Amino acid sequence: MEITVDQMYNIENKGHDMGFLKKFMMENAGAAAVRRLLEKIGNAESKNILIFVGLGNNGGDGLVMARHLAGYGAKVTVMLLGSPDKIKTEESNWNWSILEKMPSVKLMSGDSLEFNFKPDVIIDGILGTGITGEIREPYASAINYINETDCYKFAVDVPSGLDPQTGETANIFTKCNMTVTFHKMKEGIPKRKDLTGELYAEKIGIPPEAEEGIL
Ligand SMILES: NC(=O)C1=CN([C@@H]2O[C@H](COP(=O)(O)OP(=O)(O)OC[C@H]3O[C@@H](n4cnc5c(N)ncnc54)[C@H](O)[C@@H]3O)[C@@H](O)[C@H]2O)[C@@H](O)CC1
Ligand SMILES: [K+]
Repeated sequence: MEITVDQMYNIENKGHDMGFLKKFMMENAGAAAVRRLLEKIGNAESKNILIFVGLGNNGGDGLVMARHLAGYGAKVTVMLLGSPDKIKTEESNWNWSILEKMPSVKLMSGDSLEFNFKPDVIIDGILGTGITGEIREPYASAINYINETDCYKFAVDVPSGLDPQTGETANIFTKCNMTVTFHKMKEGIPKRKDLTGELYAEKIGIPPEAEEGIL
């Protein structure tokens, strides 16, 4: 069953109000995404994984993935596209502050796209269901960088620049090898399998009762 982006936000909010907090959803989302990625690439040990994260909760999922992948022995670099004090949500801030205590993960922030390694995998946690309008900087340059780099590309929830409701694209968008979306498929995503690559919808622990009155 496919759902709308509005329904997803309503289910998320209702689950949160039931006590299944958004930070738990984010944790499960990041963990489920890492499981799918590892199924594909096999051993993460010593792989160079570059994770682009935006300032919203799509980025937060990417921050969770960074912590899990470090646990699997990957060499993880996180590029936060903006200033850490501009991270928008409590749950993303919480995950950033954990990474600040983890020397096993290299943290970068701002708008630089200079990396002193060649990534084996890029994770696109730039934009998800919160996308509006044409892509602004520094996200636009990061999306171009991803598209110009030859490696395996993994989209968190939706390839950035693809509208998960309509299936329409903004001026710039990522083209990925795998996309893992959360809870249930959003209507617009499967319309662009050419951008999502292999596509999965993973449960993230939201109680089915959170759907009551919404679906
Ligand atoms: N809905 C849910 O149940 C869950 C959502 N999660 C994640 O949260 C994401 C949604 O998070 P948010 O609502 O914070 O939204 P996003 O993280 O998609 O991004 C919203 C932010 O990006 C900026 N932005 C929007 N359009 C832009 C554009 N065209 N150019 C540049 N910047 C732009 C806005 O300033 C906004 O703050 C989902 O895609 C998913 O990855 C997960 O944490 C798990 C639970
Ligand atoms: K994304």
